[in-house]
Amino acid sequence: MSVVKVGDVYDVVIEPACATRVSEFIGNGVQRALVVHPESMRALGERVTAALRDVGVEAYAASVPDAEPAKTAAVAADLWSLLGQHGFTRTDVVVGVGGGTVTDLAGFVAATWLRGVPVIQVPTTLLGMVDAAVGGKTGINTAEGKNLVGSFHEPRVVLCDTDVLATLPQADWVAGLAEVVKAGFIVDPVILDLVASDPAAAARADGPHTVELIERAIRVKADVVAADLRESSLREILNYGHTFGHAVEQVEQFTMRHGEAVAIGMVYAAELACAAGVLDRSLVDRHREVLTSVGLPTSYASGRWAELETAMRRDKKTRGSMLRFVVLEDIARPVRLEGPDEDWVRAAYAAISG
Ligand SMILES: NC(=O)c1ccc[n+]([C@@H]2O[C@H](COP(=O)([O-])OP(=O)(O)OC[C@H]3O[C@@H](n4cnc5c(N)ncnc54)[C@H](O)[C@@H]3O)[C@@H](O)[C@H]2O)c1
Ligand SMILES: O=C(O)C(=O)C[C@@H](O)[C@H](O)[C@H](O)COP(=O)(O)O
Ligand SMILES: [Zn+2]
Repeated sequence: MSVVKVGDVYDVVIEPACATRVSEFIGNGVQRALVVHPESMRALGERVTAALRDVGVEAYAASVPDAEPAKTAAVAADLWSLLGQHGFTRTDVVVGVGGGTVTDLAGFVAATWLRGVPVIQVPTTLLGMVDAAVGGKTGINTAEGKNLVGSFHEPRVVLCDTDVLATLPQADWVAGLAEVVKAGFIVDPVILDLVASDPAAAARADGPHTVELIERAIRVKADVVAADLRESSLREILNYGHTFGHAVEQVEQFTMRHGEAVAIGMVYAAELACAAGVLDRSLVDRHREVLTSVGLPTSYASGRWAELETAMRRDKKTRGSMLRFVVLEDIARPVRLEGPDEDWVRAAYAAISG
């Protein structure tokens, strides 16, 4: 078993078959559990529910819509109703079993029920394991944008059961690699070297470096989050590629995979940094090479610049009317670019639209 500590706040456990050992990690005094899962993970959701019942917990499984449609106020309201009907108290728990959409939703419902009950996260996608389930950011989307309603709510524990990755569709594996590569660009260049050494292997869940890539990316996230739980400063680096990426997701009405949008967003950020004169052109090319090598998109031609710009202004890093981006000066040297020149912002869009 490998454990990555998020400071002294909670552990991220990485181990085959750990999902159904949830009762070992649930904590004392829990009488009830709500196990939230998408339909695609019904079997695992029911096995987690059964494992909790085996130790005397009154456990209920709740199926939610697949992917981004799970992250809505209506779905959250249905889960609040279930918690109310079953009399959940502050010593009971919510368990999120699924990809990042489900862990974001389950965390948000736990954060808001009775103003906060514990959540245990059981991510079942690569992206969920290396990023979404770790760090305590929870939330849902609104018509106006991505993750606009949410809360910071740290999980009690994160259980990364690597066995479940065997059934993950290839496109979702590759989408998760975007956040792995992000961790490489912002903090840990060894990740980029591992991917570059054999991109075809990195693009497979059973590749030789899979466990190392997962552990390294989780460590990047855990260390950054532990240093800045509430995103007062340093944590913003985890948002690399997300200012433009979230805008693309919104313009695409949340039908594009988050990881794919973040890949495009990182190339946008690299082009922006280059236009601003802080990043060398060769490192912009490196973004395209690494991302393309594993099958991620690096361009986006929607012709909908005005909508993208409006969406970027709703990014949580924006202050007043000033757009703020995370960009790189070099690999593993992230910095803020505040109030960039309008010409640079448009030039970066032109560069990725081609
Ligand atoms: N809170 C955070 O810090 C944070 C960080 C990164 C991303 N996110 C959020 O995470 C979401 C994206 O997460 P995602 O990429 O995991 O997408 P997702 O939750 O939509 O899962 C992708 C697809 O895989 C299916 N699936 C999940 N596990 C499976 C398995 N083991 N086998 C077969 N199918 C499986 C799901 O049903 C879904 O269709 C976005 O909403 C994003 O905003 C949050
Ligand atoms: O944990 C963080 O902090 C991140 O920014 C990680 C991102 O990968 C993630 O997509 C996050 O949900 C984006 O946060 P938001 O604050 O821009 O909604
Ligand atoms: Zn992300």
